[in-house]
Amino acid sequence: MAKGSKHARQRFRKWINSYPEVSAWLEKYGDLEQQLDDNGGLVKIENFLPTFVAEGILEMLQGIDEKTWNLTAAGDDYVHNNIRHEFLSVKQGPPGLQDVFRVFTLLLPDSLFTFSAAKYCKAGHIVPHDDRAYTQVLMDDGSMQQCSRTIACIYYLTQGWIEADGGHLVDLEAPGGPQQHLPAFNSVVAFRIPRWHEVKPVTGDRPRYSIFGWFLEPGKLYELNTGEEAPPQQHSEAVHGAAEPEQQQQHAAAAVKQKRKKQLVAVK
Ligand SMILES: O=C(O)CCC(=O)C(=O)O
Ligand SMILES: [Fe+2]
Repeated sequence: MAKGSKHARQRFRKWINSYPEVSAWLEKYGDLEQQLDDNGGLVKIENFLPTFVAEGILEMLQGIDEKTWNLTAAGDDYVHNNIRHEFLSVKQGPPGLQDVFRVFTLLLPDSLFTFSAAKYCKAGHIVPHDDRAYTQVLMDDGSMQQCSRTIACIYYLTQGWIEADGGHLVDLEAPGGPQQHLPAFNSVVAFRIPRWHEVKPVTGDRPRYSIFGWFLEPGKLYELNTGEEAPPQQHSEAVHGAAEPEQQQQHAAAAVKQKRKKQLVAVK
């Protein structure tokens, strides 16, 4: 795609807003739950979206101005869970970003979810953690529903990323020992929660962009970290307990399942 070309941008926006096109494309990945069951709880999908769409999403993230990116703030999961981290994220951003999130929700169409965009600059990272968290979801009828994260999903927008750029996702529960995943452009990693993992510091000068989030299920499906628990291997010193079952209020629009297909159909 010619960078910045208006035509290319329109084409990408049209694609992500076309329910028939998006769902036909995603069909080839089959049932995500099944894939997870068949692959030990973690799946990696290369070339997840058409290249022009990935490039369009990257361009959208690059266009988000500095003021809009939040250093994960009070009330955020990472603060509650006291996980050491350093990266920028955004849930609202430009209107098209919600359209992008909707594409990922089609991987598990009947699930609640919360998605954000992330930008890790040089040294950006997250120390070992297992993603367990409760989330208060505002339902369509105005009621609040307590949910647990069940599946994590990360989509990388890291053009030309090489080993020397750092920012690897390390799966600390891989069967043969910790496994490093290079955050390859236009690839997705999804895994069942809980699963210990970390993000190694970005070492290059280019930002590591991603879309990340979680599928949610109603109820408290597990206990939260007590602070006593350590990840596999030798990383225990890095984790401080998540302790209190504090609940965050997530952006309501990100978690309303009923509307999704209708929205996609409406804007196609
Ligand atoms: O970006 C990644 O590779 C993983 C991010 C992550 O673990 C998280 O946001 O909890
Ligand atoms: Fe995580």
